[in-house]
Amino acid sequence: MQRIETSLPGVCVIEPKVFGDVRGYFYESYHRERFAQLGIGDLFVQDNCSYSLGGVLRGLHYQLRHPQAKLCRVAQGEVFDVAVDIRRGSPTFGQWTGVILSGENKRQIYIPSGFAHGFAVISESAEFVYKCSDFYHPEDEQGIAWNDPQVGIAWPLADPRLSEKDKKYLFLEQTDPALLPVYR
Ligand SMILES: Cc1cn([C@H]2C[C@H](O)[C@@H](COP(=O)(O)OP(=O)(O)O[C@H]3O[C@@H](C)C(=O)[C@@H](O)[C@H]3O)O2)c(=O)[nH]c1=O
Repeated sequence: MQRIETSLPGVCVIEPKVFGDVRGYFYESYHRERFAQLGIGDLFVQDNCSYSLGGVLRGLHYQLRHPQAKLCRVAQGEVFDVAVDIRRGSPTFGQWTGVILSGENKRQIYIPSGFAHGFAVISESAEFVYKCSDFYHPEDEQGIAWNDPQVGIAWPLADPRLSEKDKKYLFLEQTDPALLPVYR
């Protein structure tokens, strides 16, 4: 298992050790000690799974008062997964990083709290599974628009299918600063 850094300090990719044999394959998708050795020491309290059709984009989401670090992977299919640094005062404020996660590459992305997260499905469908370091608090849900030109994410989809909620989020610079996390 190895940790690969991204352009955003704190956001990293974990590449598992995959054991293949005539039956198929095996890998550890999470191991508390080994992940802690790679700098991911969060206590994860919730596991989520979403299934999406190709062309769907979910995001960009975060929780403000109940921030969630996330450890994400794709069980089936392929997505372009994105983290955006939205922490006020951060040296990398407004910057994004994107990685391909797929059932095939078995990569995981670790996104610390304070980042907005989203993904676009680039296969026919995708099953997306992730661990969160805090519980879901619907009243605390926040988001920024996926297509903020100043953030400039190079999404592989031009006209994605969005939830009604995700259509309403504002660009980062239009967002009330009080609704953005603070860099510590
Ligand atoms: C996220 C979440 C949703 N739900 C419910 C609320 C709603 O009825 C239904 C679908 O919710 P949403 O439309 O918010 O699901 P979705 O758009 O998939 O939201 C997720 O997007 C990705 C990008 C993230 O990073 C996650 O943290 C989460 O925000 O599931 C829960 O019960 N628990 C949860 O933890």
